Amino acid sequence: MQWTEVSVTTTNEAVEAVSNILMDAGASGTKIDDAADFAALQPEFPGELLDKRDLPHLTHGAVVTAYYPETIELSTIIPVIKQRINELDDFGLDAGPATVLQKPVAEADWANVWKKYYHPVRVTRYLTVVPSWEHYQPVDENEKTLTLDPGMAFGTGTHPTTALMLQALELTIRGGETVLDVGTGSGVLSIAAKQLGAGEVFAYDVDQIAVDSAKSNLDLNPVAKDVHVSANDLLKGITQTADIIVANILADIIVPLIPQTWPLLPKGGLFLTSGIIADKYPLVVGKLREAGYQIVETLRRGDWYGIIAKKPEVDD
Ligand SMILES: C[S@@+](CC[C@H](N)C(=O)[O-])C[C@H]1O[C@@H](n2cnc3c(N)ncnc32)[C@H](O)[C@@H]1O
Repeated sequence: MQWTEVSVTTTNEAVEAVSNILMDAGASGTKIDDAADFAALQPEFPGELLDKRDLPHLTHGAVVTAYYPETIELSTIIPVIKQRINELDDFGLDAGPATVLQKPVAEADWANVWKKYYHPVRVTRYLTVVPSWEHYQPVDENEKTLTLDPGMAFGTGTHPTTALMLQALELTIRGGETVLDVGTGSGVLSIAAKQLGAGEVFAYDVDQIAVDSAKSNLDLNPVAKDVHVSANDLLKGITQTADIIVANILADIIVPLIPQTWPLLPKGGLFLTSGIIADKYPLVVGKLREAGYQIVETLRRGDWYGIIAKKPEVDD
């Protein structure tokens, strides 16, 4: 099939809005090249699934590129895209030059080219994330692999917030535990839990795309049987109890999640959580203590924090 690439030159602050406009116009996918992202991507911890040294990158500004199949009539879509980008100014968003360029492109050029930048990475002591198209042999008997398609939902394993929870699971799973994975995204933490010896795992995400993506990724990992994925808003209405609850979601979402976790854990049960940027760490610790949790361990990668909290073995 013939495709058309539409590129919008814009600013860091407007990339998400521009990307949404291009997707609303029927794009099959978008790619964001942002000088600010590249600057922020300097390695802070060992191992990156994405080999940044290989990446072509912008030195300033941002370009959002969208791909349209030939079935989309671009002569009618482009004026709408331009108008909606101009309107961003009304919402206080500076979209920059907002130049819109288009050129034909062959499918193979965009659908697969990004794959060459992803490689297997040992993210924690025992866990290695392997892109689904790579053949990889563990280098030692303790190494466990998580096969993922990183093109889908959040959670390739190498983002600091995910890596913190992989580390926390590695520290806490002994074997046979029932685990709830809240905000499963790509399913990476559920797969890791199974690889580390968990028993049944229940994974939830509010986003149906993430639910579908987690299911596809679980299918790539034969070890991940007994993982039940469903759409759910946090743990609302969930009665399934667990030994361990894991959630990598932003701090403001963790706060309402904390009271939902408490009745589902036995005494001694663990709540592992990350997605907590440094400024929000005191808020989350405060709310955990208020709920009755003990802070067993705090993990950190760069500006991101992860917490291992425990429901006390004995009542105060
Ligand atoms: C940062 S990603 C984490 C993905 C994966 N667990 C990881 O550690 O890489 C957060 C996930 O939480 C999901 N999420 C956000 N709000 C939620 C909610 N209220 N209920 C359930 N899932 C939610 C998002 O859709 C997203 O997939």
